[in-house]
Amino acid sequence: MSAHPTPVPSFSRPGGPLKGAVRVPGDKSMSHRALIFGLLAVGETRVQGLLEGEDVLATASAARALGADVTRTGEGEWTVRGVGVGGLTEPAGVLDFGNAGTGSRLMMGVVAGHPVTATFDGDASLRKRPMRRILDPLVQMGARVVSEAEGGRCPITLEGAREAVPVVYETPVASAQIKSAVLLAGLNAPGKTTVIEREASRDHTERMLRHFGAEVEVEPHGPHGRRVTLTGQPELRGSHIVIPADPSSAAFPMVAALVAPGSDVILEGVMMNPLRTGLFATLAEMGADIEVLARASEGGEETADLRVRFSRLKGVDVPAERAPSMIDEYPVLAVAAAFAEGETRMRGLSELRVKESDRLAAIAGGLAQAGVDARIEGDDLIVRGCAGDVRGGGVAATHLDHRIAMSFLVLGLGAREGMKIDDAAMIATSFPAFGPLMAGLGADIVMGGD
Ligand SMILES: O=C(O)C1=C[C@@H](OP(=O)(O)O)[C@@H](O)[C@H](O)C1
Ligand SMILES: C=C(OP(=O)(O)O)C(=O)O
Repeated sequence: MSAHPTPVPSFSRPGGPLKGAVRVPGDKSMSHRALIFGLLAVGETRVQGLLEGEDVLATASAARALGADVTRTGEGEWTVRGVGVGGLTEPAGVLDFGNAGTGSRLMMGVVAGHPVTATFDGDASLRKRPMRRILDPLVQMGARVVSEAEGGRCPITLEGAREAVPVVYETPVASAQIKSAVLLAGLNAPGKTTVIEREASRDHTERMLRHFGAEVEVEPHGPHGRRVTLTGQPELRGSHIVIPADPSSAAFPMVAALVAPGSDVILEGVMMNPLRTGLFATLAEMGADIEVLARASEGGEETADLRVRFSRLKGVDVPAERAPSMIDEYPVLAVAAAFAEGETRMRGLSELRVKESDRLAAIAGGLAQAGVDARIEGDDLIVRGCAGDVRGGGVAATHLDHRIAMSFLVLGLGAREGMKIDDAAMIATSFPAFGPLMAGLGADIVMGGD
């Protein structure tokens, strides 16, 4: 199991309006995938704008252990010399994915399709996360689970298929990680591998598969779902990938600007993939002043500069169908809801229980510390807004979860008594520059101060 850094208790407090223009780091989902497709391609892949967070660095190490030559050539600039589909090397040691669900689960798919054996492990948070959802389809495709911790958890030793078998697999929950693991295993299977999802999840794997030269068909399935079919054993060719700014990271300065009076902030080059922008739509319904300034296209994705100004928000009802397009944004949406007038009900959040922490419990616990009334009813989270007057003042327990940590630091920027968190160390998994970037906007956040 990977050791944890010493906890970094931290706090934030109101310090005037946030002002300025910033670009948050590259998208985490695309960064993992750029390295993984680089590993599976023949020739050189050049990546620009890679997120250099701990989660992605763990994927880079795993790609090296599986045979790729991975080099950092500049800030966010990396090259990967791949081994080609079918060409993986058996790793010498344990693949340590730290805190990263995406990296570990996608690499399980890669290993499952190749005749190699690998052990997957991570930190105390990753060791709690359910992996049966990934292992079940991979076993159907010919992989074998050599060993696992209780309940299908890491550490897991997975023996890949001698000859992977293509499948038609319907995912039990909307999950891009399950979909991607099956498609990645299907890359080295002869014939067509199909994944059916009842609710469409983020489609970066499908887009990048095409970009690297694979044949992928996407058809609608029911009112909200998709049927994705990959033709196996393509020759993936090394490629050039430009990674736009991560909308899930942009969410933090965005909500900070909405709740700190007088703020006026520009977020540059944010990826606007419609399967990722549920938060922006929800905040707009709440009355947020978010203006799309300039649209462009980067790395095959639409991007936009967004101007965000302090706003008086009102509570809304967020439908369950929207959850896949904003699944990582509920902690910070709950913070926005705490500042709104009236109640916000967020429906259908069972998946939040199996993220880096039980996010439903972590959000409710942190809000209670801040004097905000929040309750969980079944899979719904209901936050009673304080109409701009949040007390703050307590200590939010972050449970090794970067998004819980950043969300409560954002809350403190608009709360009367500010807010403390027990540990900011995990922020480095997805947004290492969070502290300096927020300080650059004028936020009063003290990392490592209690
Ligand atoms: O595929 C991805 O890059 C991700 C998918 C989502 O997880 P699920 O597939 O479990 O919904 C999301 O929560 C995670 O941060 C990134
Ligand atoms: C859920 C997340 O990531 P992962 O599943 O990759 O750990 C996240 O970043 O919020």
